[in-house]
Amino acid sequence: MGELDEAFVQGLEHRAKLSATQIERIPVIDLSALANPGGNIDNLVSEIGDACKNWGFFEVINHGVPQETRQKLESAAKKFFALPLEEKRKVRREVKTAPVGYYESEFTKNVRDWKEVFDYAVHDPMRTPLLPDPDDQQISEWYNRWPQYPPEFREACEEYSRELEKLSYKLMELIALSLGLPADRFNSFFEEQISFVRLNYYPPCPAPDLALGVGRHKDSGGLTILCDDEVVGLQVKRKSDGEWVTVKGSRESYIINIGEIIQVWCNDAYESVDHRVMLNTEKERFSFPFFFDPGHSTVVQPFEEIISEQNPPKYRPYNWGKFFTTRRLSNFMKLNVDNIQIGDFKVRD
Ligand SMILES: O=C(O)CCC(=O)C(=O)O
Ligand SMILES: [Fe+2]
Repeated sequence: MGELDEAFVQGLEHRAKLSATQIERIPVIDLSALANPGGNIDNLVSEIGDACKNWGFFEVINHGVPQETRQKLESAAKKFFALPLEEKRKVRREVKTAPVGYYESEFTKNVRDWKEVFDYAVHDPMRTPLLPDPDDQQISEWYNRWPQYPPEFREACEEYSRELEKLSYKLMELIALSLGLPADRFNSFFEEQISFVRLNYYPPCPAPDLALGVGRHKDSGGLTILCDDEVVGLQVKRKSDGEWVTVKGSRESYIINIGEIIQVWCNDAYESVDHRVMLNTEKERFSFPFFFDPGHSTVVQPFEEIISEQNPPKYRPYNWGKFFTTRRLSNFMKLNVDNIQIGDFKVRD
């Protein structure tokens, strides 16, 4: 990506401390009990509940996603990002006409990220509002844009998203149970899901003390399942003390984090946690988040079964599609306003 210009430089308080490379363990949850239908999953449900409450981040093992599916995606993604820029730009995202595809100039909170990405929808066409304006009713249908090279790319991506979608439903069921809700309580919101997979490529960076691969943020959707590689990078703002700690999965695990929609649905019983990506001067890094996001027409608000006189709703209802479109447009370019966030819908005392 060449030189590091000013657009990449993080404010002083947001830069990574490169000396803090010790890896912090997040809860590891073994999902093997799910492979045994009718078996007892009470322990699993309570472990998930504790991890969601205390960390908002956890690792899963024995998750049922074939290792080969992951390897195929890793190999295809590496081949794609190694292509010349002109080739990758043939499937470049465009602000008005194509929100999925390749992009090398994303902003998080108005600072440019040191990364390249390729996004694809889990189900296409993906239906989202065209414009953020609350009164505009136009809905766009977005189709995935597949590169010609490597030839196996599309199939590897589609197989990966099919498997990860299955895992997402399993995790959402466990989270619902952990909140005392019926296992299928979340499912209907995902019938017209706008889930997507992002392939992240972080090239080595000449100034990892100044820039980040992804600036601090919370994932705005339902749930994120992250596949990361050998190179460390992910940092999480630890809930217990607000410190930024470095987190790492393994080849056998996926890292899960709660998105802002679950936080609103459960009225802050579980919180979505800030995270960011630290860079280094020598090694490239890849990561593949799967964002499990409900349909655009979902009105997000605390569930009736959860709120009560003692636990009044902490958020006003908002339209997820409009939220998504507003955030999407803000990630394309530097703006003079802050990004939309669930805090904007918080009920003030
Ligand atoms: O690369 C990572 O480890 C995390 C990426 C991430 O947080 C994101 O793309 O939303
Ligand atoms: Fe994220």
